[in-house]
Amino acid sequence: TRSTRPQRLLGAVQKSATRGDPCSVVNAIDQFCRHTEWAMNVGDEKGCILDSVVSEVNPATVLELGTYCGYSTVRIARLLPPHAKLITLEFNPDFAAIARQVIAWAGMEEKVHLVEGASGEWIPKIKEQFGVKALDLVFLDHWKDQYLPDTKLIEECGLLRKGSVLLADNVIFPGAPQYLEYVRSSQQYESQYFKSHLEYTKVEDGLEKSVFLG
Ligand SMILES: O=c1[nH]cnc2c(O)c(F)c(-c3ccc(F)cc3)cc12
Ligand SMILES: [Mg+2]
Repeated sequence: TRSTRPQRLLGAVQKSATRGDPCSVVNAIDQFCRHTEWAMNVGDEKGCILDSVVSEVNPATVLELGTYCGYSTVRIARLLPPHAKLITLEFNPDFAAIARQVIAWAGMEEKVHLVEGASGEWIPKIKEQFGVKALDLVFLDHWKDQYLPDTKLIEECGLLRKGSVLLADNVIFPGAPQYLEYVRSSQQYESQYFKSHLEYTKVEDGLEKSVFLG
């Protein structure tokens, strides 16, 4: 039977990337998605903005909502100091199975906890399960309609501290209007839009960076 897109993406990584070299994994996926088959990774252009925010925050604890094939997981983990932790939540078991293999190929397993399940169920468990006091960075890249409810849940669970950063993908396309309205109008956030393009295309999209003011 026909392979799936995530399986073909993994094949490209295993064919073209060097085991243990996260940059080669990122480059192999970008090459594949730009020249062979589009896939919904944050991509190289928005990925550079993600890199700059990760480097600026220098987080000890990161939560990623939406793993997909692990592209941004590897992209973030490669920039983290040795004992930093990245918790990534993926609802789709087929995506999670591929992501584990991509993360392993990149040699990033030590820094990453991939959890299969719904963000709404798992966010309240993060403190106890992972001994997390606060999240330094949250990367929202799952389902646009979940951005706002999950942000409110993260707040309610006391997972944010003064200076915690939320970075949301796809705020223009496919678009997360209710989320944008919330973070841009709330007194508890200082928000900034980074204009870019939908991965591997000329369509406008961007990332919204929101600093929690406490
Ligand atoms: O569902 C998504 N979750 C997370 N990120 C996405 C993304 O970056 C996309 F480009 C897209 C996307 C899918 C199909 C299109 F035609 C355009 C964008 C979807 C998601
Ligand atoms: Mg996205």
